[in-house]
Amino acid sequence: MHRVQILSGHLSSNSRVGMRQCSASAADPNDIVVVHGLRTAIGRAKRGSFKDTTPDELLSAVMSAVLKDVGLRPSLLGDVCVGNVLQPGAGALMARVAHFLSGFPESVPVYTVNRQCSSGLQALFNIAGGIRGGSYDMGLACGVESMSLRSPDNPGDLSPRLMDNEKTRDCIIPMGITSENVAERFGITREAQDRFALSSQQKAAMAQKKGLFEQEITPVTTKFVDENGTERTITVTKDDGIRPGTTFEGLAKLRPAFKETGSTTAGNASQVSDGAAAVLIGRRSTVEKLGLPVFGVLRASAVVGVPPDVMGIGPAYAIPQALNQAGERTICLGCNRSDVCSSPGPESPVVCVCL
Ligand SMILES: CC(=O)SCCNC(=O)CCNC(=O)[C@H](O)C(C)(C)COP(=O)(O)OP(=O)(O)OC[C@H]1O[C@@H](n2cnc3c(N)ncnc32)[C@H](O)[C@@H]1OP(=O)(O)O
Repeated sequence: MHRVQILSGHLSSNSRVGMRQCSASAADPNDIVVVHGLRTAIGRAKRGSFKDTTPDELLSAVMSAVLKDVGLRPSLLGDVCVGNVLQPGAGALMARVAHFLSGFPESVPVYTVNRQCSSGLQALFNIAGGIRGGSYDMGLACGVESMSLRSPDNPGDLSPRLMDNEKTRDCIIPMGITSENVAERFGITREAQDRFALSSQQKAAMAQKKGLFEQEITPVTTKFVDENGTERTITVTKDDGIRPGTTFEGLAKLRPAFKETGSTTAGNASQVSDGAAAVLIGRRSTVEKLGLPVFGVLRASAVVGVPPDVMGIGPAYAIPQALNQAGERTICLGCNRSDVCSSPGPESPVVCVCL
């Protein structure tokens, strides 16, 4: 109960900046604290709002908006790390271009990191590691992907022995088939997937209707070429993929997308998307000296390798490891309601999950 009280103290609502002020009493000046974070709306790849927007523009929109919201000069950043999977060429060019488009000085370094679907999260923990190691006090962690303008199709040059080894062969299985493998291996029925998809759509639609996403989405003004080939300027403020009219019956009618006898459909798969996000973090003592808000505290992180043919199960192994590292301390996975927080037992840390 005590830990739940500490947690709910982290979650009192306020303005957009620092809307969840962290008031944990056991504050350490070396805590790595989250100051502010923003994302673009999430666009539907190839057909959605950002189909004609380059990733450097998406990234620049969030990089500049986060610093502008809190009034921090970019020159005070010790490092910027950008998670990105589909990196053309030598990787970091897109991030450095975004960096200059945002008006950041050249003295602030930037680099990219690729840990597949968790690249943005890895960027956050890389920046936290730099602060913890004493290299700098403030840093910006970002993630960006344009699935519209980049292609995952070319795997590059790989060993001719690729197909001789079961594990290396599994590394080139398409994501949709890994979803089918997880469903088969863990007995997740089509009905269970459709029910989860329905509940996810309903929660997203409710949050959108209530304007809850407005706190985290920065509007992006960009070009959009319509079906007649006419270029228009649009300002994107809302996620494309939310379908408030979704019903269980409608989902049940959709055909499997990857395998004749499969259960993954366009309605229960994760959408192929375009978007970007940025999070400003820093050492608590510096953040407080600069008069910046404290949104939360980063306590622990963990990465765990899993078989490539069921790669989607990664979080089920990494989350318990992160909780073990955190021990008795609180981990908040991004929720703004204390009534969904639970204390699993006296030996476990409090986990606050965004439902
Ligand atoms: C950064 C990243 O994005 S990486 C992660 C990307 N995710 C993956 O790779 C996971 C695998 N997912 C996929 O490959 C794709 O989502 C696919 C192939 C399953 C489906 O892709 P798309 O065909 O583009 O899906 P799309 O959203 O356009 O839906 C197709 C149709 O399904 C139907 N449909 C989709 N969602 C619903 C729903 N909730 N209710 C009812 N019908 C629906 C609609 O008829 C829709 O057509 P419409 O948009 O014209 O109405």
